[in-house]
Amino acid sequence: MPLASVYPLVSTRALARPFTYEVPDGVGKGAVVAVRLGRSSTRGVVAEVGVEAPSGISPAAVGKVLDRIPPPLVDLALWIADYYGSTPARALELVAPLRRAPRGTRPSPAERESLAGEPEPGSLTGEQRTAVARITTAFDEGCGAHLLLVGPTGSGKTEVYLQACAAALERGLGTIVLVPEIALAPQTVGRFRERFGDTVAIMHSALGEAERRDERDRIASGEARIVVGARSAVFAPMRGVGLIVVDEEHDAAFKQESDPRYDARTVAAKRAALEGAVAVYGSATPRPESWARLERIELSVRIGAPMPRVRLVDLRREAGYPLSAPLLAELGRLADRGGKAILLLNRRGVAPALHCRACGVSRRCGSCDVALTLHRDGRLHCHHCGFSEPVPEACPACGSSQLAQIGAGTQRLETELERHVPELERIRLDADTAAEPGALRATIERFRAADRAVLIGTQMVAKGHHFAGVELAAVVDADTGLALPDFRAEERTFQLVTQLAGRSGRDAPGLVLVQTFQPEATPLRFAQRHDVAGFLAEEIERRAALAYPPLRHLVTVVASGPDASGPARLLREVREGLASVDAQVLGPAPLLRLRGRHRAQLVAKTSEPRRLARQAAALLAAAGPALRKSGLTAVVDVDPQSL
Ligand SMILES: Nc1ncnc2c1ncn2[C@@H]1O[C@H](COP(=O)(O)OP(=O)(O)OP(=O)(O)O)[C@@H](O)[C@H]1O
Ligand SMILES: [Zn+2]
Repeated sequence: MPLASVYPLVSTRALARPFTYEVPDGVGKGAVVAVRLGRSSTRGVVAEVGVEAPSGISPAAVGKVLDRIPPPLVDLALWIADYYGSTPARALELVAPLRRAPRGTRPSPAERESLAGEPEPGSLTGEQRTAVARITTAFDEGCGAHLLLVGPTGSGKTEVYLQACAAALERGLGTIVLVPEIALAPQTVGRFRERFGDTVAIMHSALGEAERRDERDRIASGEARIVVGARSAVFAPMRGVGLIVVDEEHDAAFKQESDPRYDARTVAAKRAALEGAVAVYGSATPRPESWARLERIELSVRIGAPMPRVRLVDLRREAGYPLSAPLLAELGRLADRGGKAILLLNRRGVAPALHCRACGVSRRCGSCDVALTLHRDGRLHCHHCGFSEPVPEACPACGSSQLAQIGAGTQRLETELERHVPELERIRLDADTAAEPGALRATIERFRAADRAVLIGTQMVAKGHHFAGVELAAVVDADTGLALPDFRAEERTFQLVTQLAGRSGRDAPGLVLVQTFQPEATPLRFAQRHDVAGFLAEEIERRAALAYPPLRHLVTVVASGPDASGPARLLREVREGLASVDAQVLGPAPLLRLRGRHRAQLVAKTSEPRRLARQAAALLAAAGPALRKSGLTAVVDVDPQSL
């Protein structure tokens, strides 16, 4: 029997290497097999067949073949383990998830309406034709491509994906479409289903066990040749992938925030390269990284309606926060003649902080270094750990009863709207109202059906949905985002305003109001002119001066522990161990305490992210036993989404 190198799927770092086993003829790379490892049995993934036996060892035989994944996914997983400083086993779990056997009666399979025959547009615009042609040329040359499709909301990007997908199908190639969150993309999913019917499979975390298995089987067997899903769909067991689309490529949801901390956009690029496929990244507001690195295809105009006018409301001159006079005037007009508005405020609750007027102290969470947020349930909540306490009658620090609410959250905004424009129905969309299953959909439906309403919410309201009849959109407070101590603060603010503008005026002349104390801020000035290229040029220059991406990669090491000094001490050692890598290493700097744990962070700016991450991971692995004894933990994050 041939010998194979097999990675056992066990989490112990000491066993993070391949072992040699005998495999039956016909078992190849990508087979998921039962193996014995020491005294236990586990699953393993075959990485290579036809290897030599290590000297002095007679390899055991593998057990049953449990599954077969496409061979390129094995290479993809091993690459992820290396690039993101994880282990082969953890990365292979992503591409070869455990298949649980069906138990007893199983729920009926996912309902798949057989819809076909969505009307295609009579003709593509010239720009759309050019875009589709560029993609199909890449199919026919068979050498892959990495393309950025840039165009304002409503410029027909989705139609380009659909046409490219059809062209892939004609050539016998499959397509993977990644969206930030399935729940926020029902319209995109619907359009793929309508155009392509049953050959579309959906993959996302809310699927039940049986549904997920059914969809995986349909993909693996080749019955489904199109997959639409959230970030993990980049690991779909599809063979012959010709096209990978990443829609709304600027969205932070493509990054996984637990080990392996992979970025589905980077993984999509790697998978496309491994399979000779074409990767298309689409957005109205692309990341500076994509703008600088990818070949661009541009759609310049919105189809059917001009972009809305964007007006900056200077809060230094206008009283009445959170509802300034200009905003109230516009809302009043809607109340009179009917219509819909979307108000964006990126803070939940009534007020972001409760502050004592006498001693100046604001109530903070006992285990996290953050102010507690006042909610309408009469309690103060920690948005990090979920702790809550009743609102105190008097300041616990000095006894004064003069407690003031600072700022406004979505709940307070709702109350103010009720007072000033009671004619408008108020519909709130944030993590509090979307918590229950189905609530998100119901909220969106309510707003769609209303004819005189305001949708109030956090950034969720700026994502993806197309609502008819939205004439007014407003950013209630553009300054909170700008003030974040994050190198992406400018990028995020520009994206938020521009994406929100895209929700307005799709079928009516639209207006966007942006309330701010800093109307001269770069992202706001460019967003006002819908100048994506101008903003990105300036932003890339600013980033380059500071050696941020796209000029360099970032790698962070975050340590946490039970006392204040431990994390920083550990990171100083890590920093010394990184001296040989070409990188600028900053820190350790203290971070906010979270859930009672003290934290600190190292930030490295480097052109060798992989080498640096590998070195940091090796240092931490070597220090493992000592760390466990002192209750310290540390994680390495390559290409983090924020600092
Ligand atoms: N060539 C065309 N002719 C007529 N209508 C079109 C054409 N292409 C797209 N449309 C229509 O224009 C609207 C906007 O197109 P689409 O949704 O594809 O834009 P988009 O850029 O993907 O928008 P978003 O960024 O919001 O996802 C849709 O209603 C679509 O059906
Ligand atoms: Zn807390």
